[in-house]
Amino acid sequence: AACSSKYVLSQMHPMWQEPLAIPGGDRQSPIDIVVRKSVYDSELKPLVTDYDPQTCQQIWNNGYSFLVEYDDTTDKSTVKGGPLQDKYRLCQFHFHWGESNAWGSEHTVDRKLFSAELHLVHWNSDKYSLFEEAVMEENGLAVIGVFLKVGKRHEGLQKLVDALPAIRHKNSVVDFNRFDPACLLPSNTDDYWTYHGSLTTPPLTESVTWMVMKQHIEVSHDQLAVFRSLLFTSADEEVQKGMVNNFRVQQSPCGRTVRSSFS
Ligand SMILES: N/C(=N\S(N)(=O)=O)N1CCCC1
Ligand SMILES: [Zn+2]
Repeated sequence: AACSSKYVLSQMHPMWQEPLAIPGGDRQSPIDIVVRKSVYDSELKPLVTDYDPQTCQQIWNNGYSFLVEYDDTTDKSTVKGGPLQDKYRLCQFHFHWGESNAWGSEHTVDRKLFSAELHLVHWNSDKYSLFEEAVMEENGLAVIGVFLKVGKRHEGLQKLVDALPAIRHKNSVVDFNRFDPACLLPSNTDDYWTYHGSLTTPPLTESVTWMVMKQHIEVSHDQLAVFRSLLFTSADEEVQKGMVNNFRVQQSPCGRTVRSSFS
């Protein structure tokens, strides 16, 4: 199995080639969450998020997704509780989506694909002083994953959707202030699955405590269509490529147990 070797099969991926060797390589993300194999852990506490909309700084297209970046020089926007021993600082959030509503998420639940997936990326500010430091450490990062389903329009998301045409091309950036990412969380954040995994894009480091929300949020077809109007390519490139299917292929669980905060 891929777990025993230090090498993973090189899976072609439109955006980037899976590296042949990944440090460790036995706790990669994303994975399929097999509900009946997940283990209820009554010790898991509710997640405590405390986000300050004033720390929102900019939104930009990094050629793989679009990121909303937060000022992470102080502990103003944080997550703690849940499976976490420490306090983690929000540095950015971004999404993954498909070219069709039929797929697009990175994690799946009993193989069920969602149309998109939100990732709120935090780093351990109790133990480290910079994201770049934390990204290399076992307990360095905490990412909250939220599934998106196409349905009713998400009012809070619209402010973000309206900013996307200004960052159509790779490396474009615009100021973006006072956005409260809490509006993107489902009403119930007490029910989640958690497991130890990795970043799903390079550097793929195995430093992430994943907390995947059981409850999804709904966005409209039109809102998701604007995500798909973004481009992977910068303005000066001859061939423009639509930013779709920016998700990683699923990785082997390698014997990992996914815990649930609910029975
Ligand atoms: N892959 C990532 N996040 S993710 N998709 O694993 O949440 N990142 C790469 C550098 C900063 C965050
Ligand atoms: Zn992500």
